[in-house]
Amino acid sequence: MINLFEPVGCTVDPVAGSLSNATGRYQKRFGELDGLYADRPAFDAMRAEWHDRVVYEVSEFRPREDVGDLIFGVTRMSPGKVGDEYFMTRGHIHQQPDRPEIYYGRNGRGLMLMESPEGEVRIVPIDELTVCYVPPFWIHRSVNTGNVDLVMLFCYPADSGQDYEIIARSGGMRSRVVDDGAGGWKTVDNPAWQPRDATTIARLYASRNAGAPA
Ligand SMILES: O=P(O)(O)OC[C@H]1O[C@H](O)[C@H](O)[C@@H](O)[C@@H]1O
Ligand SMILES: [Fe+2]
Repeated sequence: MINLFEPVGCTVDPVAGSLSNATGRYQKRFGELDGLYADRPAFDAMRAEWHDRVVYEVSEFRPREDVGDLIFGVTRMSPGKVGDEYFMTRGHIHQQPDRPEIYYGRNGRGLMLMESPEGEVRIVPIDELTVCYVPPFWIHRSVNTGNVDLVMLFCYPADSGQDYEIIARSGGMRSRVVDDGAGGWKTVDNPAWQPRDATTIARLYASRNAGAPA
């Protein structure tokens, strides 16, 4: 017999960047983001003031992690820069890489930085009316390019999982999002970036529909 899950309504507070009835929350503090930004001296210089400050936080509703179910929630990210590089999330590819994701901007402005297994880069600017579709197989990271909190709703298949190592293994994402000196943003190449080899890429694509019933 199927055990039905109770329907639920959650309220998004776009100013606080929170979700009512959340089942889980986590926060990422500045001190935990060591190694994420290109400008190490700038990061170290900010440590004294920023170490315990929350750079971004997630409140989510996770009913279960069954195939076909959904996880959704709200991310709130403070405005700021390390050197000229805008605050961003760690970024990941889904553990089951063929799982997509939707983001809906609710406050502020920012962008979704995406990178394919082969290293193609795409950017979708996000404002408070933008829905961003992150297709299967794209590494994704959100960046706050504005001067207020960036708040986004997200939703993704419950069995997706997150693989953070894919970015670390390549020396970061291929592009970095920095201040253009005129109140906006631009991308610069990350000189430390290493392409993924053919075997790694093939393995990612081979996992297509890995969680689906045979
Ligand atoms: O997980 P991070 O890359 O640190 O990004 C923070 C969060 O961003 C989005 O909201 C994702 O949907 C979350 O699953 C993720 O946890
Ligand atoms: Fe994701």
